[in-house]
Amino acid sequence: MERLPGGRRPRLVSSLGLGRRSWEVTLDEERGRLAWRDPRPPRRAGENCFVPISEIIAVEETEFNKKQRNIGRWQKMAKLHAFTVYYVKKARNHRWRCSDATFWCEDEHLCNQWTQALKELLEMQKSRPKQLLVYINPYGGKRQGKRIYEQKVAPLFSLASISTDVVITEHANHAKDNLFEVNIYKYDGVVCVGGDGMFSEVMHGLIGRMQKDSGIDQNNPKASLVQCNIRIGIIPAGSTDCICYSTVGISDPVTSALHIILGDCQPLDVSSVHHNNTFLKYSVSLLGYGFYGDILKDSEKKRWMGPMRYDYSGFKTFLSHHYYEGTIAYQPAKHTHGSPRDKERCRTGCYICKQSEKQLAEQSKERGLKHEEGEEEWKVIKGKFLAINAVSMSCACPRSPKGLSPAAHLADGSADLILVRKCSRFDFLRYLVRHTNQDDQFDFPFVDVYRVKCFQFTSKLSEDNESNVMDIGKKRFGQFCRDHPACCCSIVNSTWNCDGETLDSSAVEVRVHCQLMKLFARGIEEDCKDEAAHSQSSIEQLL
Ligand SMILES: Nc1ncnc2c1ncn2[C@@H]1O[C@H](COP(=O)(O)OP(=O)(O)OP(=O)(O)O)[C@@H](O)[C@H]1O
Ligand SMILES: CCCCCCCCCCCCC/C=C/[C@@H](O)[C@H](CO)NC(C)=O
Ligand SMILES: [Ca+2]
Repeated sequence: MERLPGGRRPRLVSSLGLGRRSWEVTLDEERGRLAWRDPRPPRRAGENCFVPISEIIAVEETEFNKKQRNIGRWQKMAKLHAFTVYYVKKARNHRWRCSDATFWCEDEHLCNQWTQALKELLEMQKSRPKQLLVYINPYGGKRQGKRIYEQKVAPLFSLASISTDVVITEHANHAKDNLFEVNIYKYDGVVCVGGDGMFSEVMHGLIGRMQKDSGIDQNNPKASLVQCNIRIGIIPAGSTDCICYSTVGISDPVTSALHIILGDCQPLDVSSVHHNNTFLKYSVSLLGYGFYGDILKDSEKKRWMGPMRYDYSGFKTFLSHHYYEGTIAYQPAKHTHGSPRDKERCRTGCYICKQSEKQLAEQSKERGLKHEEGEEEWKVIKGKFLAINAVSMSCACPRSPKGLSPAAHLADGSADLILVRKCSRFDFLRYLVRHTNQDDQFDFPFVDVYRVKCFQFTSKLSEDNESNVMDIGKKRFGQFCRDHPACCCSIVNSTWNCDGETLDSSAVEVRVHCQLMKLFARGIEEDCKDEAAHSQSSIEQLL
C-alpha cells in the first residue's frame, strides 16, 4: 500500500458486511481508530461505532459462510472472506470485557488488505508485552488463582499472541527467590496471580534484583534506588486486592488481563522501610501500626477462613480497642501541590503526579550540583494512637471503595500519614464507618493527616527499654500499664502491617521513592457512571 508523508497509510474505506448488513468501514491511522457507519440515510441508520486502535486486542482471519434467507429456506451462498477484530469494551465501574466484530466481503484480496493493515497497526503498538513471566499463588484468597488464570486469563494472552512462562508457586517466597535467579531481562513484564501479599513478593524480587544488578545496597536507607522498568501485572485472586483496585478501579481478572495486553503503564511510588540501617521491606499500599497491624497479626492465624478472616479479626481488634504510645517524626512533602484533604482524586494521566515527579527531579539535580544531602526540618509528634497509617496510594479496595486516604496519589513521591489518636470506641467506629461512605474521614478532632516524604516511628516501649536497659525489675515482671493500673495489662508493641505482611520491628524509618516501579495499569479512569461504589462494606454489614 502506498504511504502518505510520514509513513502513514491513507485511510482505508470499504463497504464490508457485519452481521446481516453492509457498513462503511474506515481505518483511520491519523485519528487512530477503526470505525463503522451505517451508510443508509440518517433516519434509517443504525448506531455508528468506533474502536481506538490502541484498544484492539487482536485481529484474526475467520472462516465464514454467510447463510441467506431465500424464499422461506436457508441457502448456502458462495464462500465469503472474513476477519474478526477483538477489542476492549468498557462496561460500568471500570470493568473491561473482550468484544468482537466479524467483517466479511466477497473479495479475498480486500479482506487480506484489511487484515494486514490492522495487524501492521497492532505491531506498531510498541508498549504491548510479547513475553511474560507469570507467578500463580494457588493458595491466595479463595484458592482460585490457578483456575482464574487458566480459564479467564490464559485464553486472552494467547489470543493476543503473548507467550508466557508460568510458575505455580510451591511455598512463600518462591516467586521472590526465583526472580533473583531467572533472566528477567528477556521478559516484557512479570504477572502475579494472587493478592497484595503475592504482589509484594514479586515487587521485592524485581526491585531487589535491580538493586543487586546495579550494586546498590538496600540496607542504606538514604540510597537512591534504581528504577525498575519491568512492569508488573496483577491478576487479582487474593483477599483484599487493594493494589489492583486502587490502580485499575476494580478487582476483576479479565479487566486486569486486558490492561496487560494493551501494554498500559502506571508508575508507582514505593516506600522503603528500615530499622537501624537494616532493610526490612518495601510498601506500596498500607503501612499500618496499631489497628491494621493487630488485625493482620490476628488474621494470619486464621488463614483457613480465607478473605473472611479480615472481618473476623477486624471485629475482634475493634473490640480490644488497644492504643499505643510513641513518637513520630516526619518531613512534609513540600514538592507536591496536592493535599490529603483535596476533593480531586488521582486519575489516569494525573497532573499532580507528573508535576511532583518533575519537581523532585529538579530538586535532586540541584542537590547533586551542591553536593549536599537535603536535610529539611523534621516535625515531631508524641502521643497515644489507636492507628498510625501511612499510605502511598488511596488503598481503595472492595471493602473500602474510597480507601483510607481518598486523595492520595499513585506516583507523586509522597505518602499520607494518618494518625488516629486515642478516642472512645464509639468515635473510632464512626471513623471506620467513614472508610465506607462518602463522608470526610479526616474530619474528626482525633484524626490528623499529613502528606510526607519520609517519617520515623519509635514506640514508647522501645524508647523506655533503650533508656532503662538496666532496670531489671521492669524486665523481669514486664511493664505495667500506667493508664490502667488496675487492669494489670502488660504494655506490648503493635506490629506493622506492610502491604499485608508483618514486620519484625516496631521502630521504623520510612522513605517514599517516587515512581520506583511500574504496573500494567493506567490509574483509575474518570468515569461518571461509577463513583458511588455499590459494594456493601463489611462494617455496614456489621452495623
Ligand atoms: N504456594 C504457596 N504456599 C504458601 N504460601 C504462598 C505460596 N505462594 C505464595 N505464598 C504466600 O502467600 C501469601 C498471601 O498470598 P496472597 O497475597 O496471594 O493472598 P491473600 O493474603 O489471601 O490476599 P491479600 O494479600 O490480598 O490479602 C503471600 O505473602 C505469599 O508469599
Ligand atoms: C469493625 C470492623 C472493622 C473491619 C475492618 C475490615 C478491614 C477493612 C479493610 C481495609 C484495608 C485497606 C488497606 C489494605 C491493606 C492491604 O495491604 C492488606 C493486605 O491485603 N489488607 C489488610 C486487610 O490489611
Ligand atoms: Ca503517593
